[in-house]
Amino acid sequence: MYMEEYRKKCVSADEAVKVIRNGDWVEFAWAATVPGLLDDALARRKDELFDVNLRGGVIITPMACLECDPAGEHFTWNSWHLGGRERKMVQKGQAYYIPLKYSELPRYLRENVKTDVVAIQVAPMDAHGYFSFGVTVSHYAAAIEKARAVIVEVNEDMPSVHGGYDHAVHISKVDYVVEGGHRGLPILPSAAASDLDRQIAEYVLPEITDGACIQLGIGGMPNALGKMIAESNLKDLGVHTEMLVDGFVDMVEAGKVTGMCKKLDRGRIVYAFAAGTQKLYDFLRNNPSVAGYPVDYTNHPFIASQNDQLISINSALEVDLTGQVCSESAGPSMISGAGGQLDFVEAAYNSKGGKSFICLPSTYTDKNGQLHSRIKGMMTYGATITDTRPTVQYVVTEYGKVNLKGLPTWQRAEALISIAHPDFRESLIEEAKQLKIWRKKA
Ligand SMILES: CC(=O)SCCNC(=O)CCNC(=O)[C@H](O)C(C)(C)COP(=O)(O)OP(=O)(O)OC[C@H]1O[C@@H](n2cnc3c(N)ncnc32)[C@H](O)[C@@H]1OP(=O)(O)O
Ligand SMILES: CCCC(=O)O
Repeated sequence: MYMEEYRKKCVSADEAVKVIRNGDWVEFAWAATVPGLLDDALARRKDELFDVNLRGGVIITPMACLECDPAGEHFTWNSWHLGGRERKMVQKGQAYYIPLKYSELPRYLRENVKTDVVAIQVAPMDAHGYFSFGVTVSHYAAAIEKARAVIVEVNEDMPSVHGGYDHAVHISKVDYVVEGGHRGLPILPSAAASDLDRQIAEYVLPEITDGACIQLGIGGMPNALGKMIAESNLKDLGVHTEMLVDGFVDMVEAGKVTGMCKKLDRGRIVYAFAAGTQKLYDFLRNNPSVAGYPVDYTNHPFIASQNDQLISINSALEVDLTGQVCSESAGPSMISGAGGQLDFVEAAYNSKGGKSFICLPSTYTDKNGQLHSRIKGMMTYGATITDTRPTVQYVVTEYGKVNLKGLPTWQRAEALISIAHPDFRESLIEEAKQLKIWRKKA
């Protein structure tokens, strides 16, 4: 029934990107869903375009339109969350980070920012005229609402996914369809878990009980924990997460995930976007036990916290002695982004029986081989605060875990120094004294 409309809208990638004009803002790509043909076609238009602002994030593959214009004379890349490539570009001044509380992204797009064109990769159209957003549900529906033009690049390999709402776009809202054929999906191997990651995860595992609902963040430590959960005796777990990774499939295959104790989306795994191996992408394809939702549903603390025993596990770069957490920058130099960390820190604490864990190795070795404590008297100058101190609950290193909720500054300092690397504890006590957060012993 919708095939005629589909056919009428089919154009080549070069034809489709002609709709992009000088001065436009284009919502373009997210994680595993870079529209490769549109990217190449846009790069070919470089010399005729100026001041085109592209937006996206968590990019895991090379992109022609970023590489063809390193000086940023034609295209400016603005990232909601830096993947490794974007981090290097931002550090060289070739791209910019957009501060983000991820649950709010759809609202930014609806109410706060300009979006002229949306150019995204989607799954093939179904019999009802819908293109599933596949592995990136996140914010694409919101971006489309305000755009002057919508281009979809169809990837035959993009899994069609089940969802709650806004997990697909109808042909009637699309201006141009570019048929991409079988383009595969980029593989994001699970970050390898180190021994340290496993030691940290050992402190978190006993805090998870049967029936808990799990969110895992990005990095080696959350992956280590996912593996441990898969190998544990836990049962009847639920999943309500932002990013779906292979670790969750391992838990499902090990029979740990039933979702039967979830208050929302009972029996279903809820996610906003996914990136991982082919095993993950195959798992998602037409799987009724999985629901892709926009990120203002997955991450909104009021919504996520309705699941009891919500357990949130995220990584950080440094923590100061009062409990402020930086997870996104090394001093002023951006590493990644805030993403959904604060959303889930808040959501887990607001959930009945929920707990939030900020996990980090106690030290960091710099490029000159020098060891630094990640627990600091004061944050490194210029560091970004991802989680303010009242929001933070458990902090975990390889030396233990402490719960900061409700503690005065001196108890926070005491607790955090107890899980700092032993070589730094004395100097941290001295700093705490200087900062007047070390209680004078009677
Ligand atoms: C996804 C969800 O479901 S919800 C929310 C999750 N989102 C978040 O938590 C957002 C913020 N968190 C993050 O971005 C990540 O978890 C991080 C960055 C904190 C940790 O991720 P990991 O992959 O474990 O970090 P890793 O230790 O590999 O460090 C990343 C980079 O930062 C660098 N780095 C780490 N610490 C420091 C430091 N103190 N100073 C300078 N650079 C540092 C590392 O060298 C590495 O650089 P490289 O990739 O060029 O080698
Ligand atoms: C924004 C995507 C990833 C994250 O939350 O860290």
